[in-house]
Amino acid sequence: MTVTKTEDLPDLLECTRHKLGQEIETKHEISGQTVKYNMYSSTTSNGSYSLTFLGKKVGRHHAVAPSSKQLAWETTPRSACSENPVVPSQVSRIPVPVQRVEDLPGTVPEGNEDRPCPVTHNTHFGPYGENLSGPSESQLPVRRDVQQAENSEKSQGAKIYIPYVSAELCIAQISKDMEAMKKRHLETVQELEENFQITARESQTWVVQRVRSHYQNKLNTLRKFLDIFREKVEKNKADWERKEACLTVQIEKLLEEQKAEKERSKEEAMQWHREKSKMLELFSNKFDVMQCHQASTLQELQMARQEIGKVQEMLMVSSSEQQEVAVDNENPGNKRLTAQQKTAAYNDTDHPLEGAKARLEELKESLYQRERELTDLMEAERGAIPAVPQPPCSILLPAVIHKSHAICNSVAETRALLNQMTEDNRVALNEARDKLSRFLNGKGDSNDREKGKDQEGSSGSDSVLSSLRERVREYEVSQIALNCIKSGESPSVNDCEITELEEILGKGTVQSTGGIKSVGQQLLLLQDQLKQEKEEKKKIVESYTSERTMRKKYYNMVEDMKGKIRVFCRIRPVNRSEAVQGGAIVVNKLDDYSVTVETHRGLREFQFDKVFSAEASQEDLFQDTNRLIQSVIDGFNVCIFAYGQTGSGKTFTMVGDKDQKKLGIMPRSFNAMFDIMQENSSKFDFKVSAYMLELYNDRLQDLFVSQAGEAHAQTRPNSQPRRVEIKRNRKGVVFAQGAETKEASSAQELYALFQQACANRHISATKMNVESSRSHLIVGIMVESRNLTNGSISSGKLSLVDLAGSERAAKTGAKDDQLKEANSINKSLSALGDVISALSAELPHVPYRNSKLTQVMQDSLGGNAKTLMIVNISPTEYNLDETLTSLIYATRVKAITNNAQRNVESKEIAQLKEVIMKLKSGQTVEEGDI
Ligand SMILES: Nc1ncnc2c1ncn2[C@@H]1O[C@H](COP(=O)(O)OP(=O)(O)OP(=O)(O)O)[C@@H](O)[C@H]1O
Repeated sequence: MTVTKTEDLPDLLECTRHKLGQEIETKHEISGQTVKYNMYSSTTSNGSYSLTFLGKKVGRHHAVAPSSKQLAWETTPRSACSENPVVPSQVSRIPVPVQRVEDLPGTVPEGNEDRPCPVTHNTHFGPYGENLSGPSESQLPVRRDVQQAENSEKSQGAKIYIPYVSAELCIAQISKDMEAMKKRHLETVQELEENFQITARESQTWVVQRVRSHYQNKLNTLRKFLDIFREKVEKNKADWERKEACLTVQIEKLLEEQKAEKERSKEEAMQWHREKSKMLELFSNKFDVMQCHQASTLQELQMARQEIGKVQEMLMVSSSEQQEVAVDNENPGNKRLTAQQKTAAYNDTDHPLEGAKARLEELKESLYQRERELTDLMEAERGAIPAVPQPPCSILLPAVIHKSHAICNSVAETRALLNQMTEDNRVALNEARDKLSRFLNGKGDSNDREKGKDQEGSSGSDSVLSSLRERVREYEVSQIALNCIKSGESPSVNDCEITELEEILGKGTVQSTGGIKSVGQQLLLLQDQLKQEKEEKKKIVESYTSERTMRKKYYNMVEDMKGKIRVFCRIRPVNRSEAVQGGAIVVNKLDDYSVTVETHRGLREFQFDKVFSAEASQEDLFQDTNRLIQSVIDGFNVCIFAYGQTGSGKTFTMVGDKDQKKLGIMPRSFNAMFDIMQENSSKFDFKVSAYMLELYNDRLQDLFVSQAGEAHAQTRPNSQPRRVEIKRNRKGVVFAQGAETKEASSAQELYALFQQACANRHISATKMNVESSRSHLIVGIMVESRNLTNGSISSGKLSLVDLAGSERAAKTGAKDDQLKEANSINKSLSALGDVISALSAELPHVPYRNSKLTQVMQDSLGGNAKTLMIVNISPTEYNLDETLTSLIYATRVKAITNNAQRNVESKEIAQLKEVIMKLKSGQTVEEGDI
């Protein structure tokens, strides 16, 4: 028999009269513990029965005579029970009121047939063992007597027996008392509970207030910090800007100076070239004249030679005749006439000889004259041709020297060649110097010897001297240049060269103070200065950029906290067709948060939550997206969508490349989601389901159902065309009614479903993209997580949207069906643009209903979701207009504020919802379900 309530105890006692030996259980109402009572017969020798509960013998009844109806209870004295003491909590469950036997009607003295029960206690025990024997009306009058009975019991050591009738009355009384006691207990308990609830509520409110004020204080402090930081940043920014402006002015000045210097050098070099060509012209003219002179001189010389030959012949003839005359003088007779004739002839021949001699002398003189003329002419030419201005060594720009030096250092052959050149030059220089010194010595001697010699001779030797000096100088300059190249140092000039340089470069251009004398050094100095300034500027720019980056980061964080839509910008690499067209790159990533576009009107800068350059990997992008996946598990609605013109990389970003080697956000999200769920599997129970749709030609299609399957299903009689419609629940969360939802228990399973869906998507080639998406892809993943500790259920939804790209038919070459698709895409995107504009301008009416796309995205744009937009852009000039449009839209999206709330329900609400669902579906609800 099981007794669950205290009020059942009298019944129990009644029952025990008949059902001795049974085990009885009772449950304490408050603690809920169960206590066992054993009622069994201990002996039959005298026909009595014991009453035992809590394993303790607490009473005995006697069956005096089987025929007799009188059964008497005998309770075990408390002292006997205490051998094995009962713990209060156990005692509490059995309030045993016992009355004095004498006071009960029908008490029979010891020895009587009806043996009364000995009464040892007059105590009630409360739920916690306390003495609850309050002022029971039935008991109060007997207290004194009980005392007396106890005393007499003590004195007699005899047991008192209660006749059954009295026991029955006693039991009735007990039950009454117990009733009253129970009532009191319940009241106390209720009171306690109420007190407890009030205290708990108060303490909870107090704690909440404390926590709130604590965080409010913290927030205020943080705000103050932020303000201070902002002020600091502003101040720093202003400082840096001022410094930057100063430096820019300085740099500009230096650049101008450098430019002017370069111009002057250029001018000088040009002047030098002009002079040189003029000189060359003059020289060649004079050379021509000299050649003519020389030719005529040679002619005359030939003539003179011929004449000398004639004279010599004549001389030969005259000498032979003289010999004949001498022979004739030895034979005088017939030789007189002949002698006379010969003398005459001799006399005749003597005259021409002298003439010839004179002629010879004449020729000689003329030759000398010619030679002198020629020499004079040559000397005059040499003197008249001004020395071609040698480029001053300082004009050898340090940069050239450094470059040559670097080449020499790195190329061994060049080094060897340079050494060879230096050696050759050194030998040539020594020779030239020797020649010069020899000439100078010789000239000194001849000057000593031929002092007062004529001016002509002196001027000739001067010109030779100057040419020798010039040669020496040439070799010296070469030597300096070669040494400079070897050492890598800049050439320097001496004082006299400074004046020379100043003549060339203009007064004041060459400084001679402070040891700075060469233009090269000056240039070097300027370059060093410029380098320093540049480095300083770089540092300033770097620190300014980092400050700006930090500022933007914190700004974005604040915006994020406000619930603003986050926008990432991704620049795609230049593709093959753009490279073939040679399109210039006009889009550049300025820093992690800014992108610049070179428009026809100048440079435009756009700010986003993050900017990814063409080099950024899929992993880089996902790193910053990962956080949102945790939010889905936590019970938020999250939407990630890619926006941009056709071929800008939306599908690449969301889905990945064709070979699925560079996975996009979608497959990565699946993995991340299941990874997080795996980590939390001990605390939560997760359920993942998904639907995948495409919006093609303004019609929503379930991608889990292939077109062929759909067509086949519709051939069946009475088949209804499947319609997917966009609905919103009470919380404003969008769901696709009519779309098949499939459950997935792993990332692989979900990915397989995704691939199955992608296979059904509309894709075709256009001029802009070989795999152009002709529809918007919408993937919805619902995650339900049940908290195993408190039973609460949170449900998050991840919407992944790969929009089709806006396109111009002229560029994509779309015709027929493709043109229709393009029109539908552009129409839906234009509706999306209208929604974005309305939301960013905070207009009272937002035209969500204008397109199915905007309906699908209603909760993601200005609704209950955390939203991330990735704007994909092309980097080249060819797509400049589309890029600008995309960036302007993305900037507007950044201004939209969402109101994301966690979708969580307590265990009870979840249970009730389940019941409602069951009822709705016609299932039976059991009592245990509620
Ligand atoms: N960041 C990137 N790195 C490497 N390749 C890229 C990148 N972005 C895009 N691509 C390549 O550019 C081509 C076009 O990209 P994608 O198909 O993703 O463009 P889309 O914006 O989805 O175009 P549509 O709107 O026409 O579908 C693809 O071959 C893709 O692999």
